[in-house]
Amino acid sequence: MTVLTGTGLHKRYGNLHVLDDVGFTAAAGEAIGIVGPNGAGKTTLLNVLAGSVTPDSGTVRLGGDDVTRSGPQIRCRRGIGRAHQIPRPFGGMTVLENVLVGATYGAGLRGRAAHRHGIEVLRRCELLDLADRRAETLGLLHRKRLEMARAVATGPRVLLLDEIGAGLTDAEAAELVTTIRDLVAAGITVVWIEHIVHVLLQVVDRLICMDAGKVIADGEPTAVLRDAVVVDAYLGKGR
Ligand SMILES: Nc1ncnc2c1ncn2[C@@H]1O[C@H](COP(=O)(O)OP(=O)(O)OP(=O)(O)O)[C@@H](O)[C@H]1O
Repeated sequence: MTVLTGTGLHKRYGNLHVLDDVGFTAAAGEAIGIVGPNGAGKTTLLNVLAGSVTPDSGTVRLGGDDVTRSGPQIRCRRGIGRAHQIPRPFGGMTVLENVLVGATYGAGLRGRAAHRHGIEVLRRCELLDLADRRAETLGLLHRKRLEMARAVATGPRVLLLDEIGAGLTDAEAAELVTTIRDLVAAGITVVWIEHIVHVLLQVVDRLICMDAGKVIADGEPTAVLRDAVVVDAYLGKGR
């Protein structure tokens, strides 16, 4: 069953054709990686799927409904969660309070139900021990975890992750892999932009490669990485 679809997506900034007839589908429970050189249009695609950028043309469908003109808050309530590349927690709030924002405004929970849900999300995202810590005191790994936990707290069908591994050590990224795998196993569809390909490959069952606003490959990860067009555009001819 398809949960999220983008069809014929175009986005221009001035003369720059950032999305050039991009098509995208995600089936329920899939884990999809998106790779490509800097400036390929990956984050713009995520923005268009999440609703923070409106495409010039094309449609986005969530579970069959056209959400192209719906803003990010509406899409969030309807099941698209998003973790940004640079985590921006509410610094003066505790870790639990941050997650409760997602539970309240995204999942529509109140009172004890929101609290119970928030605790469960912190457990799944391995932040329970830090529930009462002020978010501004967290190190990068825990900030990344909190960025993801806030999105998970909204109760997403689809979780969009933008370079969640960036800036982490290999050991830290490996810890995140375990958490993301658990989310996929729990039935959440994950769409993950990441430059650290070996980390991505531990989670995803499909890989999309973008270059200059176009999808240049989409399929089984090892096949995509061997594709001559992908090697040329992204991995370098020397490999
Ligand atoms: N709001 C904007 N206004 C003008 N240009 C933009 C805007 N957003 C993105 N761009 C440009 O569009 C191109 C694609 O950007 P995007 O962030 O989608 O690429 P990316 O593949 O995610 O790159 P990276 O891997 O470096 O994050 C870049 O050249 C970027 O400078």
